[in-house]
Amino acid sequence: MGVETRTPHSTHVRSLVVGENRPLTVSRLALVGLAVAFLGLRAAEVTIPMQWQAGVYLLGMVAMNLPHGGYEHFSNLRRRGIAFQSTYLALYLGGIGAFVALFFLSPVLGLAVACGVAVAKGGHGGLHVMDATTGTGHLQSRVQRALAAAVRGGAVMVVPLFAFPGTFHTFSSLMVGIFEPGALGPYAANFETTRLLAGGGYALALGTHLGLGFVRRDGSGSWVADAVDSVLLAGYFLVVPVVVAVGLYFPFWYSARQVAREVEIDGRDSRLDPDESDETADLLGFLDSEDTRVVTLGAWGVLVVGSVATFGLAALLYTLSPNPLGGSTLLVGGVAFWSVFVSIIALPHVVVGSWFDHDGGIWYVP
Ligand SMILES: CC1=C(/C=C/C(C)=C/C=C/C(C)=C/C=O)C(C)(C)CCC1
Repeated sequence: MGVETRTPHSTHVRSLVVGENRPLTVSRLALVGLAVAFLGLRAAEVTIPMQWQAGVYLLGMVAMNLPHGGYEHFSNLRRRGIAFQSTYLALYLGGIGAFVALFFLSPVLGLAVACGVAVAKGGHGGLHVMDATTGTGHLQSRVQRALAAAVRGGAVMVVPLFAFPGTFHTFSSLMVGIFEPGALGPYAANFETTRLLAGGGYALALGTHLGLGFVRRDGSGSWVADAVDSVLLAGYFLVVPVVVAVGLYFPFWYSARQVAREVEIDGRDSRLDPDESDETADLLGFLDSEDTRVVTLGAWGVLVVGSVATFGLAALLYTLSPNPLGGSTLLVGGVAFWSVFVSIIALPHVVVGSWFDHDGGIWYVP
């Protein structure tokens, strides 16, 4: 079935190389640089201790990725009216509550959903970035768009499951062990089969996606940009050790690319046009003040409230969990705990912040 596709509005092949949209170029260079550096380390037979890898993950995911997640909601909720803002917040908190309950009731299912959230966020987030930046003229059906999202998102979890099975299994056990130590045990026997099926399935999906896109390319350069990014993502997760790879992917690829999307839609964001808002009451109305001090301090206040709420939720989960660090050290157990927590807050990020919010959403493209 055909769907509306967006045509690019700049010379995409040029932007691929010299970077008309700087954040887009920065994200590509960051991944290439990291992949080359880790290939070099591997050639020199240097291994990075897991404690260090865990430190890098926490730096990337807590200090760098989290503030961008907060900003995404902040920017999305501006000028949307109090009724919408309240519903959004209520659904968001409901989503968090439901996912916490799932982890307590069935930690293995919780782990599967957590991995699915990372795939959905990277995949669908990436698709919208493409819509806004390099274009998606070569994606001419819903199936192709779904495949594009699956390939981009799948790189984040499926490729590392194939490439780093030992680490993947260790951290999966730790994450499940936060709620029920040993609960992953019965599934261990099928791990190698799952790994091979997942790796083979991913390679097939990537090949099909690239092939279909090539056949339907529209001369705009969008297929080239998509192919380069898809292969780059798969290669990055194939060579960079999974904990470092995931920890740096979210700030240096996901967040940087959402900035790239915003750069493209800047000034064309009809969602933020006060004349189109049918409601005057707005929880964030003070951000439209004429006084720049009110705007600056108001923005700071919103981010502080968001930060306190987020870390408060993390502290609550830590307190409620029977085994918050999965029985491991502070840094390694911290990676497991943070991965569970960030997935819990990222589920409504995707479901409420994007899928419920058809007209706007965190990945808005006009
Ligand atoms: C299973 C597994 C992992 C899971 C990470 C997850 C599930 C991260 C989710 C991140 C999200 C949702 C970020 C949103 O901004 C690790 C720690 C990489 C180690 C390897 C095994």
